[in-house]
Amino acid sequence: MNKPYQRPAADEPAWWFIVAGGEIILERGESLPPHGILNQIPMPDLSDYKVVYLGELRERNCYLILADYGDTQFAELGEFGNVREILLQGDEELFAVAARAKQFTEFLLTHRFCGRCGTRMQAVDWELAMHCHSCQHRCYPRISPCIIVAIRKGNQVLLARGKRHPEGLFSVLAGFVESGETLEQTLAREVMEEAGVEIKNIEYISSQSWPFPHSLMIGFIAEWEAGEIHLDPFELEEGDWFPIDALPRVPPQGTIAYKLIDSLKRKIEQETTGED
Ligand SMILES: NC(=O)C1=CN([C@@H]2O[C@H](COP(=O)(O)OP(=O)(O)OC[C@H]3O[C@@H](n4cnc5c(N)ncnc54)[C@H](O)[C@@H]3O)[C@@H](O)[C@H]2O)C=CC1
Ligand SMILES: [Mg+2]
Ligand SMILES: [Zn+2]
Repeated sequence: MNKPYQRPAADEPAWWFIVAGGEIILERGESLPPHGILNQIPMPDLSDYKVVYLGELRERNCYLILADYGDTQFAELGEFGNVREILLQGDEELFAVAARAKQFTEFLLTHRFCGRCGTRMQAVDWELAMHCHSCQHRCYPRISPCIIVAIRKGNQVLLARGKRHPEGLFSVLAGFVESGETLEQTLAREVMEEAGVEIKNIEYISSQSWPFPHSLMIGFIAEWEAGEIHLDPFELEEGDWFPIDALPRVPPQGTIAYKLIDSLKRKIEQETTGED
């Protein structure tokens, strides 16, 4: 594996991910090209910038440049956009690298001083970590595991609208894993806290990096077991059981919420038609 701060050779064809202020430079005006974000060779003079190795994408190395928002010499190369746009493009390979670029940036900007003794931390050169040479404390990029679950009751699915969701947009329940919990305990706790119901027959479906700022969504489907819906008024504006063939607006294709709801839909259709 390349060292984290290894720079590409001058003539090496590479993909450049430029992140500033939590946003990423996308090629001007293009819907995300299949060939990556920016592949200008040669790039502007990078000697003043921290360049971080991100890994490979379509046989090329990817590098992250930490820029300042609106940095003129980069602003000419493209325009700042949101990593969410890449997520919704459905290009999972590209999204994985962009999500890493955003989270590496978040990590390096938020771990400049030691959380234990306050000394300025230093990057180590063999892995992406920040080290305190005074008390030997070491930090790695933070990842917050988070369950997300589509719950069915017969042919209905439990959907709710969170405080941050616009009017009319409903999603499945989600919540951060708390220290000491297993995923099963988080599922039971979050669903009880947010909706007041008990679930059973939990089935893992898939996961998704959610770099806002550093969640890892772990996706499940489950069945209602007991209880009437009582929504947590601090978290949720509204919510109910919705017929799987008459859903309100839900998160778009490309999000794990969409994938979980779609998994339930297929399961119910299979049972209804009896076809596998
Ligand atoms: N991919 C998708 O379709 C969906 C993604 N999500 C994401 O899942 C995550 C969790 O969803 P919520 O219902 O908001 O979580 P939640 O139900 O655990 O409540 C959020 C609360 O958790 C606390 N919190 C914030 N960051 C935390 C962290 N890193 N670790 C522990 N606690 C933290 C804060 O008090 C925050 O108000 C969010 O990042 C959200 O964007 C939520 C729904 C759909
Ligand atoms: Mg929640
Ligand atoms: Zn320290």
